[in-house]
This record gives sequence, C-alpha cells and structure tokens, in this order.
Amino acid sequence: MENCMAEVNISTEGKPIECSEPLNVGEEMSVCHENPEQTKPIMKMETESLNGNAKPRFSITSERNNSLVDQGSGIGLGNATPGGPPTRSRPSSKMTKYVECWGADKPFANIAESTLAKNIELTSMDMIETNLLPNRNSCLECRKWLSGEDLHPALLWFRNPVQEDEYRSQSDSEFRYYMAGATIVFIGMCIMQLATIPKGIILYGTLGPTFIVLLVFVYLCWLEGCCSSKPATDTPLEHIDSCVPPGRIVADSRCLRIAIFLLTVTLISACAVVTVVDYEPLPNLVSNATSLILEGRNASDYGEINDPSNTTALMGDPENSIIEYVPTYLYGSAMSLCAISVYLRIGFLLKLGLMVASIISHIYVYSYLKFFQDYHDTHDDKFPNIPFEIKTALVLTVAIILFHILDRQIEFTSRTDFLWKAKLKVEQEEVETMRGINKILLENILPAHVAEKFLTSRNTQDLYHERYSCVGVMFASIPNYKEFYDESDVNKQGLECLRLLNEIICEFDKLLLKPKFSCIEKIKTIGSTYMLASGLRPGKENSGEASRKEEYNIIALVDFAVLLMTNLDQINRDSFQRFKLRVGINHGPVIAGVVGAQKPQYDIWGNTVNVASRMDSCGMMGRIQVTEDTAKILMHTGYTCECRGPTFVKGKGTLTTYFVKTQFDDK
Ligand SMILES: Nc1ncnc2c1ncn2[C@@H]1O[C@H](COP(=O)(O)OP(=O)(O)OP(=O)(O)O)[C@@H](O)[C@H]1O
Repeated sequence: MENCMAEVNISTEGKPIECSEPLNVGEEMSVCHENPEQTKPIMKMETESLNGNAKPRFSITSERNNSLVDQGSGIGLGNATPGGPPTRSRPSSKMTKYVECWGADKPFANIAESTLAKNIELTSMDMIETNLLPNRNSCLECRKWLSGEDLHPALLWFRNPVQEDEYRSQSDSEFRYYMAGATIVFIGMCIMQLATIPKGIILYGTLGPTFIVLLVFVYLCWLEGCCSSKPATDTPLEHIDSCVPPGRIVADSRCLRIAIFLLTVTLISACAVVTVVDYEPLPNLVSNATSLILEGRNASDYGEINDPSNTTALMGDPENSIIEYVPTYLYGSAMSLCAISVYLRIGFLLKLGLMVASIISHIYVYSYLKFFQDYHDTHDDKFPNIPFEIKTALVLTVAIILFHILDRQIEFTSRTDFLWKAKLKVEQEEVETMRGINKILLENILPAHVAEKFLTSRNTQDLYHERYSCVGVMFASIPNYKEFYDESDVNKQGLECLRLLNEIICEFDKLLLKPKFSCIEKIKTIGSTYMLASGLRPGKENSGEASRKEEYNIIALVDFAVLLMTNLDQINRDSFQRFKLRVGINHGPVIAGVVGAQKPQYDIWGNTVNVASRMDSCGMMGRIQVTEDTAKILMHTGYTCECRGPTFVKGKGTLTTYFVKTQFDDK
C-alpha cells in the first residue's frame, strides 16, 4: 500500500481548481458501473457550496476505495503517529501480515482471497525451524515430546483417535519381509528339529504342511506384478475391475495382515512342541490317542520309550536318552517367540499377548512330560526344589521381556516416524504455500519471467538486466486530471480525487488481464500517467518471426490505448467528468532491469523510452501520437495514421510525428 501510494505524485501547482461540470448545490449523484459486479453505487458525488462554486465531493462506497480510507491524514501514505512522523509497519516474515495488509480488489488481493491464506495463518518460519532443525531435537527430547503430548506412555497409542486410525490403516509394504523373516525362523527350527529329534510321521506331518503354508504366504506377499498393466482408461469402473496384485492387497489390508500373522505364528508355535506326543503320552488325556499314533512307528527309534523297564536305563545313560531332546523344545519355544517378534509392524501388545499365550501353552505341554522333569533332575542341581515348569517359564519370560522391549522400541520409532512424516507433510505444504505467496507477491511487483528468475536464481546480488532490440513503449496520461485535483477540505485534502484516479488506474489494470494483451507489461504509473511496454519477453525476439512480433507488439499497444480511451469514456459518463487520454507510443531498443534492494522496481530505460514519453508530453488530448518508424509499421498493418508534420520534441529536435486514427479523434 505504501509503495503504491508513494508513487502517486500529484501536483496542484497551487492553482484553484474549477469544477469541470457545474453542479447544483446539494445535488447528489449515484454512479453505477455497467457490469453486474459494479451495479452497486461505487461513487456518490455530492456538491457543496464553496465560494459560490459547486465543487465535487466524492464519497466512494466500493470496497476498493475503502483502501484509501482510514490510513491517517496522509491519504494512506503510512500510519501517521499523532504529532510525529508517519511510522511504517514493515511486513513481518509471517505471511498473515501480508494478507492482512491488503483487502479485496487491491494489489495482492489475490492472496487474501485464496484459500491458501487460511493455512498461512498457521504458518511461521519459527515452527518449521523448531521442528525441522535436527540438532535441536535429540532423540530424548523427541521421546519426551511424544510421550507427553501425542502418545499414551504405556500403550503408545496416539492420544488423537483420528491419528491412531490413520496410523493403523497405513499400508505396510514391509509385511512381505516380516513374512519371509518368520519363514526363515521356521526353517531354522525345522533344521534344528530334524537334526536332533527322531524323524517320524508327526514331525514331517506338521513341519511339511506348515512350511508349504508359509511358502504360499511368502509367495503371495511378494507377488506384486501378477496383473498385466492395463492401459489407463477414462472409465472409473474399468479401474475398479482391474486386478490388484495379492502383495498389494495384503500390504493394504490390516485385517488380512493380522490374520496371516496369527495363523503363521500359531502354526510355528504348534510345530515347536507338537512332536512331544511322540515320546511320552500326556497323562490320561491323550494316552490312548498317543498309543494309537505310536503304532507303526519305527521300533528302533521309539520302542524303548514305551518299555517302562528301559526308562531307568535311559536315565542312567543320558547320552542316548530322550531327555537330551529337551533343549531342542526349549529352543523351539524361544524361536517361536522370535517368529512372533519379526512382524515388526504388528502391534506390540498383540505380540506380547501371543508370546505369553504361546509360552503358557508350551509350558503346560511340558509340564505333562516326564522326561522334562527328568532333564531338570539330571541337569539342574542348583535349585532342585524349584519346579522345572517355573524355571522354564522364567527363562522364557526373560526372552519375552527382551522381545517385548525390542517390539516396544520398534513401535515407538514407527509411531514417531509416522508423526514426523505427518508434521513434515504439513510443513512442506506450508512451505509450498509460502513459496506460492512469494511468487504471487513477486509477480505483482515484477513481470512473471523476472519474478521466476528471482525465485529460482540463488544469485540475486547481481544487477538484473535484459537487453531488447525492439520493444513498444507507451505513455498514456490524463492531462486534465491536474485540473480536477483539488486539495480542499471538501475533497478531504485531495483524497476523493485520488480515489477517482485509483478507480481509473484499477480499471486500466483490469484490461491487462485480457489474453490479447498478454504481451503488454505495466511498468508503472507516474502521477496520472500510465506507462506500459510490450514485447518484454526474453528469448522470444530473436526468433525468425521477429518482425511479426514487432508488429504485434505495436498493434497490441495501439489497441490497448483505444481500449483505455473507451474505458475512460465510460468512467467519464459514470463520474460526470471530462477526462481525456493523451497517448504517446514509440518502439525500439530498450534496456530493462530491476533496481533497488528493499523495494526493487522493474523499469525500462533508453532513448526509445524518452521519445515515447515525449510523444505523450507533446501530443494532443484524445489522440495517440507515434514516431515515424512506429507509424510506418502501423500503416503497413492497415492502421491509418495522419502525419502531424515536423514537431519539436524537447531534447530530440524536430521529429516527424503521426497521429493514429481512432474513433475518438472527432470527439
Ligand atoms: N523509465 C522511465 N520512467 C518514466 N519516465 C521516463 C523513463 N525514462 C524516461 N522517462 C521520461 O522521458 C522523458 C524524456 O527523458 P529525457 O532523458 O530525454 O529528458 P530529461 O531532460 O531527463 O527530461 P525532462 O526534460 O522532462 O526533465 C523524461 O520526462 C523522463 O521522465
């Protein structure tokens, strides 16, 4: 706002300004625009008696004009402090400030209106720095932060149920690795059992099918590309019908993953102990069943087990005794715990429950086996009074605790990771938002290609400049605005006049949005003069169509000048004024660049610009004056130009100039 206003330099030259349209005292006019958006009165012009003359007083009710209200007595040039110099509030790093600075229909209004603006309120570089700077967040701090605010300290669940749901419903592409890990543990257990305990139908009958089941699951989980990739179609239904590989289905479905996990660990856990039925039937419960199973077994392996007379002998000869198989079962139990633990992304509480259930069932089975007691009696002489079940349970409980600590740590890390990713995503979005806003802001100040350059280039220290061999330059001024401008009390020291100028310039700016005029760049306003250039596109002018571009640039400027005149005519009708546009156009080489550091400004320089300015300043109201070269191009493209003859141009001598024929010539 400050920038915009500071550029407006209106000189009244101390002359009393006459009202351009005599009005009756007390008369009030409501002025409406033609388009629907502007059908509400945007200006109310009242007259008051002042020294016998009716003077215009505008009270503008449009939002745009509110931008000029309440900015202190200095007509919006800053926040005036009573009794002191005006203080300027610089925009802070937070984009909210930028947004708040500008209301609707004003420069940067597109930012305030964008939905992004809402996000910006949440954004601050501070937050990003605090959360993302690695050296400021040690693991311990992170733990404290999480357990305190985001995670339940015992359950490690997110306090926010939505977050918890999101975490649980995450896809787990690593599941196939866990599946493979569990299978490897199972293979280890198989090798151990096959190497140590006697092979029999039960051993093969349990390990074999379990192995096949595990392999099938591993295969399915790793199967990612079974479906032929169909070409993308426009019909959504065809997408739905297209086959999804089983690996993806498993990775995406939490229920399926848990079901596979439960099934596989149950099978592995069962395989760890199921062969004990080969050796010693459980009392009463399965004695008959076991004796049936034992029928037909290899007598050389098991005959001695059923022979009570052999038991004492076996105990006396531990080398060949079945009690030596006990460690295999104990290791098998531990390995089944390991198989549970390898499923890293399954909830640690579920895994803990399964481990406990698995060990309780194992110990329950072991407690019915006499040779486990015998093993205890022969190998453990330190605490003979403690039952072997308790001792076995203690050893396996230690394993459970170790696995549980590991699982807990892994889950904590996984949840922390999830939180960080979520926060990072938000922050990345915010950074993107801020980058977008910077772009919008820069594009409001600079031409798009220059803004792009400043946004992408790291080296902004060098003077930015561009050389063009042929650019059209236009100065369009409203010479009689000076006569209209009045700093009397009636006009609030010129504020009301300034509002009308603002209205005119905003209308002119709107015309630039038309695609036809995309080659035109507004350079600035100098008082009531509107300065433009066409053809400021780096890299485009050296193409083979350079001469056509030159013509196009000049034609665009002339058409734009005619449109400005048409628009000003409409404003005149609405505001009962008689403003006239005086336009000067020239073309030729210019140098463009950005000058200034705090308030950088894009501008163009060169003789072409000076002459264009002179074409305006020595031109005529309501006419477009061009140089001879520009006129030739215009006439070549079908425009009618009227030779003004030799015209004295300050600093350039006498030049032959032309007026472009327009429908406003006779008005
Ligand atoms: N980049 C620019 N922006 C605005 N006006 C410009 C620019 N370049 C030149 N002019 C205007 O062109 C006119 C001609 O400039 P020139 O350098 O020929 O003469 P000058 O002696 O500097 O101008 P003057 O006699 O009006 O003070 C000047 O009025 C100047 O303000």
